Amino acid sequence: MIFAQARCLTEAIMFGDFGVRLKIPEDRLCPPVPNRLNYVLWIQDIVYAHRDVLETRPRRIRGIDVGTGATAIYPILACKMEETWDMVGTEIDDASFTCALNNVEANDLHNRIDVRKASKEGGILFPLEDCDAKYDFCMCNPPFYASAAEVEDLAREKELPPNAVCTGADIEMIYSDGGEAGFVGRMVEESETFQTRCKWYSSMFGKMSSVTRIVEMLRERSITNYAITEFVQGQTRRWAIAWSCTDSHLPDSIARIPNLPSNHALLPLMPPRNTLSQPLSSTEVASLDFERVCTIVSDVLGLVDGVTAIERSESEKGEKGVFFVQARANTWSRSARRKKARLKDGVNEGNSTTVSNASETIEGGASNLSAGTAEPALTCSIRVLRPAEAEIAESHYSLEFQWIFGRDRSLFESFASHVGRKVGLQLEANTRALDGAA
Ligand SMILES: C[S@@+](CC[C@H](N)C(=O)[O-])C[C@H]1O[C@@H](n2cnc3c(N)ncnc32)[C@H](O)[C@@H]1O
Repeated sequence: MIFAQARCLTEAIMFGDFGVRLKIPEDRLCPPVPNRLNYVLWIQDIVYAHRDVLETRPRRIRGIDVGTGATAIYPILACKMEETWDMVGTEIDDASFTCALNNVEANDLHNRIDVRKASKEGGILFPLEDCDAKYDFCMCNPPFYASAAEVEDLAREKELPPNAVCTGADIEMIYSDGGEAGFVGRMVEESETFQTRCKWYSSMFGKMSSVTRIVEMLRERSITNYAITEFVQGQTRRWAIAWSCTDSHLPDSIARIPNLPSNHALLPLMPPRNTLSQPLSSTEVASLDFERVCTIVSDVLGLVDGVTAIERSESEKGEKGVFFVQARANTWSRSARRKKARLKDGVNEGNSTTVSNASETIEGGASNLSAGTAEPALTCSIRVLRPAEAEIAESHYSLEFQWIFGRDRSLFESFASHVGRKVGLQLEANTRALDGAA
């Protein structure tokens, strides 16, 4: 009875909220919509991170759902929510595969959702085997248990009946080679082969221990570009990890679970920060207005050799004080400046090296840069935060640096510290000048 009610509820929500006619077979998993929606919303955040500063032209987005199930709920939700998305859903179970195809066709989504049959012998990420494959993301709700015995053990451990209704068949729920951690572990291994054919690989998890295992696997492979989130619906808690072999980076608001207590088991697993806040010296709120601070930031950026900065005053949120910044190489560190001076001296003494090349041959891994032809070593955004917005120093302005693209984390960190320091000094000078005039 309760299973029938759960199916009716999912079918009703899908129809009422998304206009989707979903058929859920009695002997297959009945997906609770809010929890599935949470994951799609996180993927949306990942795909559109930095959209307001990057100003890229709209394009079609392609995703893969590994183990799409009888409902193909993830591809259907994603395509209903995003008109420019196309998805591949893979499924190994014959019955679920047929049912997924029917659900996709019944909702007239067969031109945008390609349901493909997986096999035991083949790879989990087999759609990426095509050399021309280029996907923006891959998502997965993996088979949870390692064995039928584990299903029974976990059911026995629960004092109360489970909150979520599970009608899953063994083939959907059990992966005998290590349960969800084993399944996603294979995805991690395969992603090492496919690298950037998919920009963001991801999976959901039902056990925190699996999150630990997968982060260990990523770190063992030096994949430090990853994100962890938590989905909470009532008493049900799930986690998800996304990882990338590209040099694109996500804001901490997407990549890290906020406000974890210091003794939380997940805290040591969080990825390195890509969002850095720099409080700006001891400037008092009242002394300078926001526009003036933005002008100072713009002026300071204009003085850094090899850096281009564009103010995105027309950003989506209509904010002022958001800068899109690209740096060809590290020209700001003391050693870089010393090196440049030495090269300049060489020029003055008749050495044939040109000064413009000098700024391009210094540290930052950009020795082969010739203006405008190579990718910048660093792409980031800078947002001027008003005193009330800043978390750290209540009565001060601060700058929020967001790493967007680049290989070298230390380059991003040293740039943030350099610009923060220079802007701070300029603000102090301006405040003193204003105080003197008063
Ligand atoms: C936990 S269910 C998730 C179903 C659906 N995505 C959802 O969230 O409701 C896992 C699904 O993965 C499928 N599966 C297991 N191994 C697979 C593989 N190697 N390739 C594709 N699908 C697989 C199972 O048949 C099952 O439908």
